[in-house]
Amino acid sequence: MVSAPVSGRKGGRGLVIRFESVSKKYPDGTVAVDRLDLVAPSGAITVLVGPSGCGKTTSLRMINRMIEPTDGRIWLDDRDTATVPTHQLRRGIGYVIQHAGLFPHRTVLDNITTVPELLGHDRKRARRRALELMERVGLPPHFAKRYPAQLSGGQQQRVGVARALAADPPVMLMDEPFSAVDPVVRAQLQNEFLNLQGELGKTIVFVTHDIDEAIKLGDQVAVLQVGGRLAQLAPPAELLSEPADTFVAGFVGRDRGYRALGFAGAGRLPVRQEQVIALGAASGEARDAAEGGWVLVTDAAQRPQGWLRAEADADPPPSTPAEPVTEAQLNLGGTLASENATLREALDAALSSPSGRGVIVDDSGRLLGTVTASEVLARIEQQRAAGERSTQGGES
Ligand SMILES: Nc1ncnc2c1ncn2[C@@H]1O[C@H](COP(=O)(O)OP(=O)(O)OP(=O)(O)O)[C@@H](O)[C@H]1O
Repeated sequence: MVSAPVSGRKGGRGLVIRFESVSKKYPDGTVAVDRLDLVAPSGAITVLVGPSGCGKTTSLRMINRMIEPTDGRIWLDDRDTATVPTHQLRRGIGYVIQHAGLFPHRTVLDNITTVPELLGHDRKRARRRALELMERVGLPPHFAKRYPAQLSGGQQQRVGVARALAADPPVMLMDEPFSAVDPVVRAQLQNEFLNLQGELGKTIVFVTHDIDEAIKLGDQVAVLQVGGRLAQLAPPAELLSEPADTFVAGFVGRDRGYRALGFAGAGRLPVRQEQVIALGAASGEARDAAEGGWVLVTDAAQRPQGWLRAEADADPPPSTPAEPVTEAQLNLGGTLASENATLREALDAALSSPSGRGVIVDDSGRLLGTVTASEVLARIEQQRAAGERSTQGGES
């Protein structure tokens, strides 16, 4: 199956990177990359993913010629990189690596201004821009005078990203930039990185061995196999729903069917009206409104606050009918799904709700109603049947 070409983000200012039958054989005979054809579109994130030793880093470093290909060409727009002097080539290519690779004896500010100063930019302007970039990547200005060793791993990675952006290159190469930090910081860095890229629209090639990171960040994902062969290049949703072969299916993981739901809009779910009571209302009212032992409690603006167990054997025990419902009595479990939710979010809302009823809210967080897991599953079945009908229709 041929994927629709991935287009760059609106306002993207990057260059197109094109691998044309590129191979790399190391002097000891190891074939790290084997006839790779790949286009990284302008303004988009292309993720290279695959098992250890499959040639991800080698492919990445051939773009800025830290490693020279043994065969094939790599183009930046219409320029063959082999014909561009390396210092000139690298001026337009930011590079971020694991552990940030900062200069240990330079302050954060000096680390960020290194490249612009090497390029002969005005020192004052470079420092002003460095402070701006620090703010963009979430570093307070007083960190400017610190040395890398005085920062946490996550903060060092932020400096690494700011440093790579300092010369405003149209292309960024990122080699496992978020791998050395704990999962919570990692998720934060990923989210901030996506926001930043939403504004900057660089052409990014991003290496990771983590398929979840690839799926979260990539506009398109290239799965490489050991021996440096491209197993599949596709947008994340397609990779999950239509892996090209058993290697890709295995690499993408067993729960890929469930994760693919994260890319499918739930459409207009059959949302049911839910009887609610307001926080502070009399407990007696809660018991009258409860369905299946649970009642949803909202604030005055109809924004859900939590579920109240309204049965006699509830824990904590119910108040007397006249006592008001308080926040302390609420079960806060259960995620909320928005009206534009994906099927995965809607299903998660239903499965995580103590009442079994997933709460759907509008853009301002006001209650629209609830759905059950079986209603979401029915929608999944409907969409699957519609997909099959359109595939059969398309083939006939
Ligand atoms: N300088 C070198 N000389 C010989 N072989 C090398 C050299 N550098 C890398 N290789 C080999 O080339 C293959 C690809 O290495 P590469 O670092 O590109 O893989 P990778 O996918 O980035 O791996 P990892 O996820 O473990 O970092 C591996 O088999 C590696 O051992």
